[in-house]
Amino acid sequence: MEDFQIDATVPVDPNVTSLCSPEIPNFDFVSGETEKLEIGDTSIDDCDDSLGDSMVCDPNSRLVPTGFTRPNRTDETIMFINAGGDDSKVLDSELNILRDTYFEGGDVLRTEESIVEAGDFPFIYQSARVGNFCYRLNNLLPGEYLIDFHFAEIINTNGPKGIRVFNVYVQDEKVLAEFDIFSVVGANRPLLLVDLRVMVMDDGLIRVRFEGINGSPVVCGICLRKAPQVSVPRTSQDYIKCENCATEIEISPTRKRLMRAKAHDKYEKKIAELSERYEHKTNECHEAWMSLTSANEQLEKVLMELDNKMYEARSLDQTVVTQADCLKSITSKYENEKRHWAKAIDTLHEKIQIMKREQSQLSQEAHECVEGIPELYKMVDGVQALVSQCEDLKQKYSEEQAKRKELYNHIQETKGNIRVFCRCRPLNKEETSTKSATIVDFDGAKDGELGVITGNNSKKSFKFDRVYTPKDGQVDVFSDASPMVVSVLDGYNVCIFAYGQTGTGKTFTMEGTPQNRGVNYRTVEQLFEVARERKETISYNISVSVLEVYNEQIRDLLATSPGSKKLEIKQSSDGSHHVPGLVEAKVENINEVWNVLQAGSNARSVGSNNVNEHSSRSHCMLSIMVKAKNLMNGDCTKSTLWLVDLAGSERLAKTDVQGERLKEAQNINRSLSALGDVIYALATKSSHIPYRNSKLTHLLQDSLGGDSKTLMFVQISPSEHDVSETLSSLNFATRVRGVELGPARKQVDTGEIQKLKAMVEKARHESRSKDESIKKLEENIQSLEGKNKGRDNSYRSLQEKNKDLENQLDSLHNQSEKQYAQLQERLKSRDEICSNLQQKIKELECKLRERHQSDSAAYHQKVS
Ligand SMILES: Nc1ncnc2c1ncn2[C@@H]1O[C@H](COP(=O)(O)OP(=O)(O)OP(=O)(O)O)[C@@H](O)[C@H]1O
Repeated sequence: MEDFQIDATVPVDPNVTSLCSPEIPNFDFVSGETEKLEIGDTSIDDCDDSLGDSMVCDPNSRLVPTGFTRPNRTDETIMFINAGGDDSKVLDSELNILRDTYFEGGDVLRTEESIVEAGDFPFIYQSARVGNFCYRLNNLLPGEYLIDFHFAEIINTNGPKGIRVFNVYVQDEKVLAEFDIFSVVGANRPLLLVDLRVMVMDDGLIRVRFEGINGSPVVCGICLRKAPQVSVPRTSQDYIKCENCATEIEISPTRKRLMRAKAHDKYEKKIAELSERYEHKTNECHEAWMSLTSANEQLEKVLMELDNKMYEARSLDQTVVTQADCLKSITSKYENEKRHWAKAIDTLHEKIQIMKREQSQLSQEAHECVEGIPELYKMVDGVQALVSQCEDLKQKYSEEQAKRKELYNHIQETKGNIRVFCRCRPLNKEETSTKSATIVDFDGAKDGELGVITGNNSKKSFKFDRVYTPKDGQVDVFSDASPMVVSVLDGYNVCIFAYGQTGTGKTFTMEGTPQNRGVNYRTVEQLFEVARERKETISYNISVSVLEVYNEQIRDLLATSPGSKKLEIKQSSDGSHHVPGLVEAKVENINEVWNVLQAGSNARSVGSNNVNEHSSRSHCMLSIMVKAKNLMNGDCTKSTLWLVDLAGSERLAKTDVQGERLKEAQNINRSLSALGDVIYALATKSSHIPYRNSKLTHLLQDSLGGDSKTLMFVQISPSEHDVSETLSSLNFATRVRGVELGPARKQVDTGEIQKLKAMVEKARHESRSKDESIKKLEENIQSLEGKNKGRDNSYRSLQEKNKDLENQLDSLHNQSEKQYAQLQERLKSRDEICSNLQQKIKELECKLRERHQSDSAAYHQKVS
C-alpha cells in the first residue's frame, strides 16, 4: 500500500481542500484540475543550489519525480472501463483485456444527469456500479501499472451521507479504507483517485475489490495505465548534460563522490523534511478530520434539537390552537350560561317582586287580623257567654222538657189513661137503598154525648171522650188520638184498638184507605215527624211488627215464610213481654212503614177467600217499638205502641154457628171478654190483672195498665137493624170508660185541663223559641269559629308559603351567586393558563430563535 501515490482531481471548492482520511496515508488529493500537489517534487534549481554553480547547466540534474502525474489518457493507457462496462475502451489493441475482464457482484445504476466538472469524460459518471463487487483484469503483461478510480455521488445524491463508506482492495491489499466520497467532495461532484501503482506478476492478473462497511461502494470507472519508467539521474555516469546547452560536462571521481554525497545528504534532508511535512500534514488532516467529525456530530445534534424544537413548537402551536378553541368554547359557554343566569335572575327578581307584593298584602291582612283581634276576643267572649247561656238554656230546656212531659202526662192522666172514642159510620149503600132508619142521635156529639133510639121512642144516652158522627173524617179522628200517640215517643206504652160490630168501620178507622189513611198510617207519620223535630235532642229507633191473633194463635204477618213454629209470648228479664221470632222491621221513614203495612195486609188475606170475612174473625195487631235516647242527658227509653183492629164483636151473639165458626166465635168472645176483664181490673185497681186469659190481652200486657195509655174506638152502625149490636158495643165501651173515670172526675177536669193546656202550650212555645235561639247561637258560634279558623289557617298557610318562597329565593340566589363565582374563577384560571401558555410559546419561540441563531453561528464557525 505504501507504494501507491495518488493524484486526485477535485472541483475547485473553497470549503473543501485536501481532505484525506488518516487511514489512507498514501493518497493525496490535489485541488483543481491544473494544480499539482508538489509532494516530493524537486527542481533542477534545487540541484544547482545543492551542487553549486557548476551544476546549473547540467540537464540531467532536472529529475522528474514519479507517481504524481495527471490522469491524461495517453498512449500508456491500456484500458478504460466505465462501471457498466458498455462504454469501456481498450486502448491497447494488442491485448484483449476487455474480453478477459470480469465483473462479479454489484448492480449497475444509470442516470442522465451530467456532472459539469467531469472533465473530458463526463459519460463515465452517468453510470455506476453499486454494491460489493470485484473486477478481474486478465492477460496483462507483467510489470508496473497505474490505476485511476473515478467516483461520483451522482447516483444516490439524495441519500443521507455516510451510508456509502467502503474499502477498496487491489491485488487483495487494502488501498482505500473507510472511504467516503460524499465527505470528500459532496454530492454530484466527481472524485478521481489516480496512479495507484500496482505490480502485475507473471499471472497477468489485476484484482480490484470493493467492499462496503456502511452501505454500498460506488465506482463509475477504472483506468488502467502502464506505469512510466522512473527517470533516474545519471549519477552513475561521469558526465552530466547541461540543461541549457546540453553540453556534457565531465565529472571527476572526487567531484562525483562529493556530488553523490551532497546529493545523498540533500535527498536525505529532503526525505526527512518531507517526512516531517508528511507527518505534520497527517496530523493536520487528522485534526481536521476529527473536528469535522465532531462538527458534524454537533451539527447533527443541533439539527436534531432543531427538529425537536420545531416539533415542540408545532405541538405547542397545536396546543395553543386547541387551548384557544377550548377557551372559545368555554367563553361561549360562559356567555350562554351568563345569559341563562341573567334571565334566571330577572325571573327571580320578578318573582321576588310578586312575592314582596304578596308579602305586603299578607302583612296588611295580618295587620288587619291583629287589629281585628280585640274584636275577635270580644266575639269570643260573646260566644263564650252565648255558649254558657246556651248551656244554661239547655239545662233549662231539659228541665222544661221534663216538666212538659210531666205536665203532658198529667194532662193525659187527667183525661184518663183509658179513653174511649165512639165513631159511627154512615149508612152503607144497602142500608140506604133499603131506607134503613138511623137510630143514633148526634145532638150532643160535640160534648161526647150520644143517643140511641131503642124503640118505643125511648132513647138511651151514652157519654164518651169523643163522639164522631158519620161526617167526621179520618183527620178529625186522628187529631184527638195524636197526643196519646206522641206519648210513645216520651217513653209510654200506648194501646189503641178499635172495637165493634163487623162492618162498622174498625178497619176503616185503623187502616183506612189509600185515599183516606187511618190511625195506623197517621200515627207512624206523626211519630216520624215528632222524631224529626226532636232529632237534635233525642234520637229514635223505630221498628214495626205486624201480626194477627186467630183462634188464639199468633201469626207473624211479616214473616217471609210462614213457619210451622208456633209463636209464643215470653217475658223478658226486665219484665217486658215479647214474642221471640217475631219479625221486627226497622223503619226509617213513612214509605217504609207503608210498605210494611201493605205486606202485613197482603199476608192477612193469604189463605182467605173473603178478606172482609177473615178480617172480622181475627185480631189484627200492629206493634210499633220505639227506642229513644236523650242526647242531652243520655237517658234511654223503650216503649211500644199497639194499634189493634179487633175481630167483630157480634159473632157469638148473633148467630148460632156450629163447628169451626163456633170455635172462632168463642175465641173472639173470650178474647174480647178478657180485654174487658183486664180493663175492669185495671180500673178497679185490682191486685190481679188477668192478662193471660187470652193471647190478645197477654200481648197487650205492657200497654194496658201502669203508665200506659189506652184508647178505644168503639165503632157503631147507625142502622136500625144493628141496634142491638150497637147497644151492646156502647155498653161495653161505657163499661170500660165509665168504670175507669167516672163522670165526677171528668167534670173536674175541664177548667184545669184548659189551664194546664195553656201552660203546656206556653212551655212548648218557650221551649221552641229557646230551641231556635240556641240553634241560632250555636250556628253563629260555629260560623264565627269556622271563619276564625279559616282565617287563621289561611294566614298561617300564607305565612308558611311566604317563608317557603323566601327560602327558595334565598337558596336560588345563593346557588346562582356560587355558580357565577365558580364560572368567573374558572374563566380567570383559563385566562391565566392561556396567558401562561402564550408566554411560554413566546419564550420558546425566542429560545428557539436564539438557539437557531447560535447554532447556525456555531455551525458556520465550525464549518469555517
Ligand atoms: N166512617 C166511615 N165513613 C165512610 N165509610 C165507612 C166508615 N166506616 C166504615 N165505612 C165503610 O164500611 C165498610 C165496612 O167497614 P170495615 O170493613 O172497616 O168494617 P169492620 O168493622 O172492619 O168489619 P170487619 O169486622 O168485618 O172487619 C167499608 O166499606 C167502609 O169503607
